[in-house]
Amino acid sequence: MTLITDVRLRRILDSRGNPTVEADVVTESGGFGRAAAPSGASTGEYEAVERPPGEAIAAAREHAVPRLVGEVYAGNQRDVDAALHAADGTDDFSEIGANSAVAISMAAAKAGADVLGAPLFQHLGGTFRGDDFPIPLGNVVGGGEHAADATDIQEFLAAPVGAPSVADAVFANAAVHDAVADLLAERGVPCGKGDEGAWAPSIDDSEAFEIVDEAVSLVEDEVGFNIGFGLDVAGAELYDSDSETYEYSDRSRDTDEQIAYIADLVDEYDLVYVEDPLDEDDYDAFADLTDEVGDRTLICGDDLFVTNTDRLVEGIDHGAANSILIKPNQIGTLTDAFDAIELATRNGYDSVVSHRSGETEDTTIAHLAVATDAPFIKTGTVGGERTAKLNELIRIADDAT
Ligand SMILES: C=C(OP(=O)(O)O)C(=O)O
Ligand SMILES: [Mg+2]
Repeated sequence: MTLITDVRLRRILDSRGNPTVEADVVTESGGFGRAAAPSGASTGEYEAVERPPGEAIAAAREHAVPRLVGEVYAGNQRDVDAALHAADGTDDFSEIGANSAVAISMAAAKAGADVLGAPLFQHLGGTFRGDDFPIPLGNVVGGGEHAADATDIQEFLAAPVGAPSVADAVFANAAVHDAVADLLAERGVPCGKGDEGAWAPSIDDSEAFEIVDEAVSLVEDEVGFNIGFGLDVAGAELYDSDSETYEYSDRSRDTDEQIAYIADLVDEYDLVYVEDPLDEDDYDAFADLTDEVGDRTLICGDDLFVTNTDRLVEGIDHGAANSILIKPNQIGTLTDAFDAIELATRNGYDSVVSHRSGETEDTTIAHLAVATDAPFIKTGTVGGERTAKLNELIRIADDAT
């Protein structure tokens, strides 16, 4: 029933106005799935390779489509993804492009679910998946590679860890986003938004800490549950490998100073989550920081692990973190993303399923997070391509309970 009979690929727009790859997968019995690849701006050096969409589509049509159509069942995700790897023939999807691969992988999963008449999270997670829902981490102030002339730290995140439901958490993050706007206006700071819909004011990091801390407390008082504070430092973007220092607008920090700075921030702001506090090549520095504060906050590897099980194994050996960011397009298939989550869970690491800064209306990551019982999802706070995922989470929770 789920034998793939057609795969169509096209260029569509992403949220930055750039082209990206969309895939349609059709099965023998009329099952249909459609998915689109997201795209990063602060990409990790070790990510699978995203090719220009036109090239990725041409290469996938030549190499991948013939291995799928009439050959593979969309209901068997491991076979679909093995065919994509075989068609590509490299270890980083540099032939067909991770953008073509991930779009086809996710579209096939949706086609499989369609034939089975099951929601995607149920198809992917199976009947024995747990009944927890991920806590959404919401980017409320941002800079780095996502906005010009804004904060050095890439993302200041609201983390509504005490929310009684997904919907309460989603609305709390939106309320923090709103409160930040009011506080910025009170201070006379004009600002627009960055790529992910977070406010991108021209202020320094210390002012951003003050404002987000106050906004979180105000909303916490309103909603009556605990809202934590998190960061994506995107340390690899700040790191200068020649001087071996982290370059902030107002000063440089060497690696020891960076570790001390982050550890102080964890204590001062009760941070519940810190992503990529250090450079993507520095497992040892990650391990030192995790040793210092890993008992009271999540130290999450994004550019460090790039959803790659080999890099995660290395991190586990070093004690480098206690959490991993999961971005399917960093590795190219849902199977690889699942394997990374499974390995992480077995080793006591929390998984955070994540959007990219360049997104589409695709909602696959909401289903992936629920299917795998991931404790967190990071998918923005406001903006159509972000609310697509957040609203899907609310619908999934509504349907499943
Ligand atoms: C979502 C992120 O940004 P990008 O997609 O630009 O890598 C991130 O760094 O976590
Ligand atoms: Mg990141």
